[in-house]
Amino acid sequence: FSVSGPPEVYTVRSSPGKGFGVFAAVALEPGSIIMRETPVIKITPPPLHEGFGHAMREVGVLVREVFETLPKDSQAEIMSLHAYSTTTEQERPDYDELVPIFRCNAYYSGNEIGLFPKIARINHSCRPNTSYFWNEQLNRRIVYATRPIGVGEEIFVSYIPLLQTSTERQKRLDQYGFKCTCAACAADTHSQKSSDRRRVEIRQSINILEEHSAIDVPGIVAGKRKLQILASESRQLVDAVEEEEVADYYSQCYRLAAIFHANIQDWEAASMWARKSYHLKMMADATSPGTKEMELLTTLILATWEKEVKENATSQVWH
Ligand SMILES: C[S@@+](CC[C@H](N)C(=O)[O-])C[C@H]1O[C@@H](n2cnc3c(N)ncnc32)[C@H](O)[C@@H]1O
Repeated sequence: FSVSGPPEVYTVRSSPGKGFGVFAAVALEPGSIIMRETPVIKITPPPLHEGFGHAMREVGVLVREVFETLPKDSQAEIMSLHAYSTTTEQERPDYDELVPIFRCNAYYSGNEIGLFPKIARINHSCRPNTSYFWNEQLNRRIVYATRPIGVGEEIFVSYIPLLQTSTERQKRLDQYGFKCTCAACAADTHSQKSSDRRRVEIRQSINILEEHSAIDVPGIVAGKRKLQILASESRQLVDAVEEEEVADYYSQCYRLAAIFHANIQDWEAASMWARKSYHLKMMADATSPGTKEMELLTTLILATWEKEVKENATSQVWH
């Protein structure tokens, strides 16, 4: 099989109300790698149809083509995966069970869609305890812990983008055929509303800060005041993503906090956020353009900070 991570890190067993699930076999710290898996099937998806996603029939043809080339044990492992389909689908003359299996279990992997039979046993949560990366160079999907996970605790990942309200998320999850009962979805109305509001605010704040992230330090006072506001907004954003535990967005938000603290020349904070973002990007793919950019940014922040400290020290000697 394709998994090369230590197998004793997790076990697969039944999870009440959810079919099979993946559970921690050892205590896991944030950043611990749980699975690294190469896709057993990978396809380049047909074009998206506005509002309808990919044409499943076209996807089915591509998936079947690869499936037929696989050894029998791989085929059996794929066919044992969970499938959800409607009775209308099942009644079609050209119904192929591989289609719902692929739809319920595959993940976007760069520009392609891949099926990872081990990772496919991980259930969904809108407040997951893991996140993942697609590493193009290694041709692997990597799942890692984003908070401490105790022995026997179930491992959850998110199947969908998390910066949506619970109603929007449930709509996206309908294709998997289950109602989400995670802590964010099953909370009392008040907590659910505040979580919904926070996720929408995080989404808006990321958009605003990304738009401004190209701004250089301007010499004018009004600009400086604006940069102070943006830096403070970036701190609030980091607090909000950490509080909401939407770890898929940590790296992006740490990067934004690094940029906006560099813009106000708060080098200590800027270098801390830069290193955090760089660490997460390194874990995913040491050679990706995003990692290289973050490495450059971190180096630049540290060099500027050092230069400023030296200049201050020199000016103290002279005066
Ligand atoms: C990728 S598979 C996950 C592994 C699956 N439980 C199994 O037995 O192979 C996705 C399917 O698992 C189930 N599932 C995943 N997350 C769930 C959750 N939070 N609550 C209930 N069912 C869930 C749904 O049936 C979904 O279609």
